[in-house]
Amino acid sequence: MHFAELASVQYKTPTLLTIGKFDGVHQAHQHILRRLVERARQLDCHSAVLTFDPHPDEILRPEREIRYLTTINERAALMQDLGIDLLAVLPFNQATSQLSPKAFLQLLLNHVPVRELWIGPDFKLGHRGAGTMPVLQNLGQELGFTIEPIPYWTLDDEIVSSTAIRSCLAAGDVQTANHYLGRPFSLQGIVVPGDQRGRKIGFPTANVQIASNHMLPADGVYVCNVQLLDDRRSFGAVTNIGVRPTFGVLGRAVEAHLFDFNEDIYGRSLRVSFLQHIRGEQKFAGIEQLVAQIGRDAQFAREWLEQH
Ligand SMILES: Cc1cc2nc3c(=O)[nH]c(=O)nc-3n(C[C@H](O)[C@H](O)[C@H](O)COP(=O)(O)O)c2cc1C
Ligand SMILES: Nc1ncnc2c1ncn2[C@@H]1O[C@H](COP(=O)(O)OP(=O)(O)OP(=O)(O)O)[C@@H](O)[C@H]1O
Repeated sequence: MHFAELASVQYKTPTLLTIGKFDGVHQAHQHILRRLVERARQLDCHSAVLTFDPHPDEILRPEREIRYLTTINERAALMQDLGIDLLAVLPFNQATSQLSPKAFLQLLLNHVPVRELWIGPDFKLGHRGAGTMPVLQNLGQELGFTIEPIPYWTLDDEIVSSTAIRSCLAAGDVQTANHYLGRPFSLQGIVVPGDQRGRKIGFPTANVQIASNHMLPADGVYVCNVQLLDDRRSFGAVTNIGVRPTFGVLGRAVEAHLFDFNEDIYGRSLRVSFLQHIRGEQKFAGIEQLVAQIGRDAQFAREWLEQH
């Protein structure tokens, strides 16, 4: 797959293209992208996605403090796995947010020879969302491509969206989030030093550094799978997300206790995949009570992993 900023793309092959944020590359996205790839192959065209980074809400609705489900690199890897030929990224900023629908499409056509533009339900393009479906259809005729409307895609009668997945995660409901994503929600980051308290209490944890604008599941304890990204080994784990109120309120941390593992992994990259919520984070009266509860959490997680 070719993955680059739109400005540096000079595509020659006729292309079927869809535009969107695609944060999460969830099941509805996957459904669209698979169909796009399939039809492109039938027509001897290439399949492409134009996406935005940063997310348009960072410019248009900064008060929402968007939390990403996926980094742009994760989105690229997922799209590559689906067979997409080109992922072009448009840096979303004040200038690009002001483009009229026509100027936006002309900019796109300068870099990619679009033959079909696939547009999802409610999709609007350009300054103040002026590029609605009828507007885009007229522009397509003028500029020489067709607009293909994408119908709503639902799962168990629910409309799958990035926003819905963020709400599930904020409520600690990783099961529904994972169902919508079509894979476990995961966080990737490097292991940074903690306060070395975990080792003393018998549950050493890998503290995983996550960008502050990345979505985290609700504070609490989860059954997880942890993969070391350099050597690809995987381990069962129990992970705490939170501010560790038992010790006074500290900064929010993501810390995973890996089962049957005892190695120094500071500086290594991990992917923590969230499989099951166990409980919310609690303030315990003392360390003894906390340690006893972590023991029960670990036991629960081991049994859950054995059964699934
Ligand atoms: C499975 C698990 C559950 C935890 N649950 C809580 C909790 O409910 N409340 C709390 O204050 N800390 C909780 N902790 C966090 C511990 O306080 C933390 O691991 C310990 O302070 C080590 O911190 P350090 O890595 O900064 O040394 C939990 C940790 C683990 C691994
Ligand atoms: N459930 C769905 N059914 C059909 N098309 C969808 C669905 N969800 C998203 N799309 C389409 O996929 C493309 C990219 O979606 P985008 O990431 O912008 O939307 P989203 O997942 O609904 O996110 P948000 O919740 O931020 O609106 C758009 O064309 C959008 O209309």
